[in-house]
Amino acid sequence: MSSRKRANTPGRHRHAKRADDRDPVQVTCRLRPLSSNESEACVVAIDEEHVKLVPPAGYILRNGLPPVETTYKFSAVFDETASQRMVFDQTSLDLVQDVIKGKDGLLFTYGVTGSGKTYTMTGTPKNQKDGILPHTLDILFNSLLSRADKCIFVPDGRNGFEVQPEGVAMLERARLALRTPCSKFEFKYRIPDTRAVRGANDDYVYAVFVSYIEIYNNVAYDLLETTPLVERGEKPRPPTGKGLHQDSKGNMYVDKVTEVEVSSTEEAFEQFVKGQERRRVAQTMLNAESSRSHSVFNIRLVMAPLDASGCEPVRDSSLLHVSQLSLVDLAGSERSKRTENTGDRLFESGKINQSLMTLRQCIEKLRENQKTSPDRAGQVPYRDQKLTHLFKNYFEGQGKVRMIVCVNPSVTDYEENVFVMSFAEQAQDVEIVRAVEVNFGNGNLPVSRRRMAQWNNEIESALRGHNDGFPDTQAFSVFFDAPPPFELNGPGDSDSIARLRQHYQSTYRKRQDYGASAEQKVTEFEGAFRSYLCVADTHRRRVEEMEREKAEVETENQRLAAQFRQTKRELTALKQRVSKYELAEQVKSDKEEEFKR
Ligand SMILES: Nc1ncnc2c1ncn2[C@@H]1O[C@H](COP(=O)(O)OP(=O)(O)OP(=O)(O)O)[C@@H](O)[C@H]1O
Repeated sequence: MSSRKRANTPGRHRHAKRADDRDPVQVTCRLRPLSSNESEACVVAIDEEHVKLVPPAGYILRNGLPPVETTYKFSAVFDETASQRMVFDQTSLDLVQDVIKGKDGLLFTYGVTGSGKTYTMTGTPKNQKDGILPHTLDILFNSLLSRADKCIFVPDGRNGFEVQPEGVAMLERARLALRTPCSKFEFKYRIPDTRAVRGANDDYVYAVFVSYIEIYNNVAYDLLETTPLVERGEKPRPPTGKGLHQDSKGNMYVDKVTEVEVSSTEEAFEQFVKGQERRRVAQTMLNAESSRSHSVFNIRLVMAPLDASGCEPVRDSSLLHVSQLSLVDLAGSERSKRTENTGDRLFESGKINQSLMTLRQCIEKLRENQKTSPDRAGQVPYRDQKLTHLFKNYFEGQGKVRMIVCVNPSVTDYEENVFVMSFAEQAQDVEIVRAVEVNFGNGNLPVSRRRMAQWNNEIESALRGHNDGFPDTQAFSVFFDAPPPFELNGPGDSDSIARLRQHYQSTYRKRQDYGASAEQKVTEFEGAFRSYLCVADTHRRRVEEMEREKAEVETENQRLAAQFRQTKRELTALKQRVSKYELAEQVKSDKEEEFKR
């Protein structure tokens, strides 16, 4: 029997009663497959929520004792077989819906260098392995019902947006149209996610802005800054650091950061690729390494209500609503002892560890503060590092905070993984105030302004005579002849009286006939309309039924997939036991043979 004891997850019992308006930081754990030169694993997924950290054979703690096996519980555990889409669906899909509904969200990947953080966040779109970012962009753009023309909204430099006059916006659009489109190599073989989520308001128009920031050695850099690094043969200039500021609502932002308006996944990803390129160039100049910096890709959604015409956004910046989703790829947490870093690399490691350490301290303080009364709460050291300072709003404000702990299960990462897991574990105890539903309101109209405007247009064009269903006044004249002149030649002019009587009697009959046929038509129309409504209602019910069935099938599928994975794990464990017994059996029979001889 194994001499290792199995310890319970530390801290799981610590959950105090949760306030109704708060949600914990949701932490999920993803294991990447071992690479070809790695054979032994120290992290094993037990089921959908538990993961086990097994110390490598012979590993001894500083106190001279062997460490114990530890089981950790997370919101979800994805083993090596989990697909990119599965990870996205369970960790980020609702964040996209939230941002469309006007709520903020923060998602970060955390783990040791080479544990799969970038693979999870970005993936490799050209190999159809889209990570969270391309899926997020696809679904966001598929779900926005109506988008504002470009250049109507512009960043005001103070973390807000302004509305530009249409003339200026038009000039800007013309200037943009002249721009040479970038090559879309990354997207050449990509299969986009065609799904959409509900939540976009029909009475609003939307504009999407992206920014891309790198935090390296505790300095923030703008990766989308347009100033060319090399201008007409000039010596390349190193990137300049940016300060952090607080806006009028108390939100932190990077000063004068470039925010680019994008209208498709391709355009947004083009900016991401540009940022990556700039990151590489900047890193060469700063003598840095990509995994040594934190990167923050921000997606901001600007929403403006439509004016009374139902066609144009109101030109009033005070009525704009802005929501934000930050996707953060943290630098790898690593101990310099293992990497044998020296010089610049050692300095970087120190800075990374400091920022991740401050993140840990913030989480620790937040947990402590939650347990004490507000007047005794200690100060959370956000300001100590740019990374935590920038995240302050997410922890102090409203919205969701998510963390994906990426793990390379190889035994070589055991020691780091102990730190990673314990930090991830603590993070789950922090609770964030749930974002309240944003009241978009549409002035008490039973339908959206846009729909109302469409109806008005249809009715107007019908009344103009463009629609056969709406006869105009001229059309009525064909039913009635012009009356004879109303003139009598004298008291005995019985002919004229007879003509007039005949005319009005015939008009009266025609009117009665027309009324009867109109009534008949109305009855027929009502009948047809009722049966149309009936059919539409039947279809609607059928669609609802099918949606219910689809949801049930999906749930069942997920259950079966989970069962399948569990069975697979059990089978692997059984196979390992069988081969162990076979080996023992073989050794025994070899010994017997030897003994006999
Ligand atoms: N779930 C996975 N399935 C297949 N390959 C993976 C998976 N996760 C990571 N990899 C591969 O492992 C390697 C390291 O992954 P990645 O670069 O994402 O690590 P990282 O944590 O971002 O590293 P760094 O901290 O250095 O940036 C890459 O080649 C990546 O393609």
